[in-house]
Amino acid sequence: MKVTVIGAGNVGATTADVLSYRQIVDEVVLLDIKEGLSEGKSLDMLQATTLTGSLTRLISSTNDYSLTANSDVVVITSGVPRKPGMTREELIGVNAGIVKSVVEQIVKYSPNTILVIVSNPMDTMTYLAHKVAGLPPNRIIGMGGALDSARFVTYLSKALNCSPADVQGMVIGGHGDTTMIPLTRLASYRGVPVTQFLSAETLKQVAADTMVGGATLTKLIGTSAWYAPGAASAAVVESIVRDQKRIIPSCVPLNGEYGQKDICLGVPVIIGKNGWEKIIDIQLNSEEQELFNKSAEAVRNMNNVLATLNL
Ligand SMILES: NC(=O)C1=CN([C@@H]2O[C@H](COP(=O)(O)OP(=O)(O)OC[C@H]3O[C@@H](n4cnc5c(N)ncnc54)[C@H](O)[C@@H]3O)[C@@H](O)[C@H]2O)C=CC1
Ligand SMILES: O=C([O-])CC(=O)C(=O)O
Repeated sequence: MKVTVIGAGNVGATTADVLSYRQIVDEVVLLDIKEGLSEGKSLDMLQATTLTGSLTRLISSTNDYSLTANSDVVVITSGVPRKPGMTREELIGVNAGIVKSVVEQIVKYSPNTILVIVSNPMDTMTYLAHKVAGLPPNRIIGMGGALDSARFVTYLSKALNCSPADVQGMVIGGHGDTTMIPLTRLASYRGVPVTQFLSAETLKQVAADTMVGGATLTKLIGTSAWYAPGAASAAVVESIVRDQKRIIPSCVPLNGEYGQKDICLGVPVIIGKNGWEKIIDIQLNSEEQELFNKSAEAVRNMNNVLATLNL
C-alpha cells in the first residue's frame, strides 16, 4: 500500500512517522512545497528505521506530484496552523486555496485514491475537496472526530482515574472550539455508562475541556498540536489500508442523515478499504440534536465563505 502525505510540517511529518514506525503501509511519500523540508524529514525517519526495524519505504518530494502517482490514500495536511488566540475558522482565507490546488494535483496522478483531509477549518476543507476532486463521496474523509474523541477519552480517563484503554467515547459535529459535541451520554468505562461514575458537573467540565482541547495546546505550545493529530490521521489511514471497519467519527457528506444535507460534518462512520463505508445514524436526544443543528449552521456559514474567496 502506498500513502502520500501532503505537508511535511508538524502534523504531516508526524503522520508519516507513525505510518512508518508502525509499518502500517509499504511506502510513504512525503511532499511539501518548501524545498528540502520533506527530503530532510524523510531522511531523518529513514535513519530511525535502521533502529526501529521498520521496512516502510520513505520517499520525499518538493512539489513533484509524479512521485505520488497511484497512491492508495493521500493525507492532506498542507496549510497554515493557528496561533494562540485564533480560531481554526480564521485559517480559511489561506488554506482554501492551498487545499484546492493540492486536491487538483493529487487526483491527476491518483484518480482512484482516498483523501483524508486534515487542514483547517477541516469541515469546510472537506466540503471543498468534495466539490473539486471529482471522486466518489465515500473516498473523501475529513479527520477531526478521531482526534477529538481521543481527547475526550483522555479527559474522561483522567476524571475516572483509569486507563484510557478502558474508556470509549465519541465526539461528533464540527471540528471547532464551539461546534464539537462530546457525547457524554454514550461514553462508557468498559461498557458501563460513565454517568454511573462521574457527576453531571464533572462530565460538563470534561466536555468543555474536550471542546477547547486544540486551543489549550495551541496556547501552551505557541502553534497547534501534532502528536495526537498525527496519530489520529494514521489511525484513519490504518482502518482504510487494513480494512479494519473501525467506527471512527469523521467528517463526511450528509444526505439526510442527522437531519442535514449539503454539508460535511462529523458523524460516526465505518472506515474500511472503500473509504467511509457506512454512516451510523444513531438516535440523538433532543438536546444533542439541537447542538448538532447549531453546529451544522456554523459550518454551513463557513462553507458559504468559500464562494467569497477567489479560488
Ligand atoms: N483536522 C485536525 O484534527 C487537525 C488539523 N490541523 C491543521 O493541519 C494543518 C497543518 O498543521 P501543521 O502541520 O501544524 O502546520 P505546519 O506549518 O507545521 O505544516 C504545514 C506544512 O504545509 C506546507 N505547505 C503549505 N502550502 C503547501 C502546498 N501548497 N503544498 C504542499 N505543502 C504546503 C508548509 O510548507 C508546511 O511545511 C493546519 O491547517 C492545522 O490547523 C492540525 C491539527 C489537527
Ligand atoms: O487546534 C488546532 O488549530 C489544530 C487542531 O485542529 C487540533 O489540534 O484539534
